[in-house]
Amino acid sequence: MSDIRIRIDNKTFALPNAADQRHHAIAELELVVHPHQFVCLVGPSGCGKTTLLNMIAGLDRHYDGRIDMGTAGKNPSIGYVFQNPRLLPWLSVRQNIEVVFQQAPPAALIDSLLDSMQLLDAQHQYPERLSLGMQRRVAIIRAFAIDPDILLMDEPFVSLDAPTARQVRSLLYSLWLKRPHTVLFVTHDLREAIALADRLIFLSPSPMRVISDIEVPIARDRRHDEAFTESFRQQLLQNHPEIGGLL
Ligand SMILES: Nc1ncnc2c1ncn2[C@@H]1O[C@H](COP(=O)(O)OP(=O)(O)OP(=O)(O)O)[C@@H](O)[C@H]1O
Repeated sequence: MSDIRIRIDNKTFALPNAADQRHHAIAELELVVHPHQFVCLVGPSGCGKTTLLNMIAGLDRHYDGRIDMGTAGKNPSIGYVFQNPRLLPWLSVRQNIEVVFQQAPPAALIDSLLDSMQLLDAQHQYPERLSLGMQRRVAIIRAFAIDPDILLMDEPFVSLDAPTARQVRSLLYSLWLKRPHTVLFVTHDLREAIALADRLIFLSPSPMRVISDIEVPIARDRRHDEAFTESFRQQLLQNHPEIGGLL
């Protein structure tokens, strides 16, 4: 697997009540993502982040540009964690994970992922019995389980209360350290982005383009330390006034 290279020249949407006009969603956006990098995409609401993830996932092919997934022509495998966990209500936690496998599900891997996300005891429960935080953890396991070439995460912790979001974030980060994957993670929350990312990509309002591309130099074993992440956040806002207005 080599770098993922994204170049979107132009992405538009038809406007619902004006057939002759189009919403200009993305323009001249360029991004290179290195293998096993954790990249957070940060931008204002409605700027086009979900649109971009859908294009990378191959769910939307109506654009001018090119996305090279770095898999040398082979179809990339993609894990996608949506804002809504999208669990199947008639399947248990474990079955919701097993369902992504076309052949016999790897029991040892599923046990290990359930354990990492602290869900072993809940594996036979049904989604209606789970808290939203638990449902989000199942969705994360399901995405990791297929060992994807790229993991797309679209605000997976939105609408969780702060302590639950912190807990799930920390479990995700530990899991990713054990099983490094290339991740594109969308968030509005700069603190969350700093706690997770190797790199922060700040995006403009539509037509969306990259405004700043910033490495996060905080050591991995310091990410849980809010004094470190908060001090980096303050420094970032001071040194990059262009991002202040986006958050
Ligand atoms: N299928 C569609 N048809 C028409 N317009 C669309 C469609 N999908 C998205 N848009 C528009 O494109 C823009 C970008 O939407 P998108 O959902 O990608 O933004 P976002 O940055 O993910 O927003 P949020 O952070 O609020 O989730 C918005 O103005 C949205 O209304």
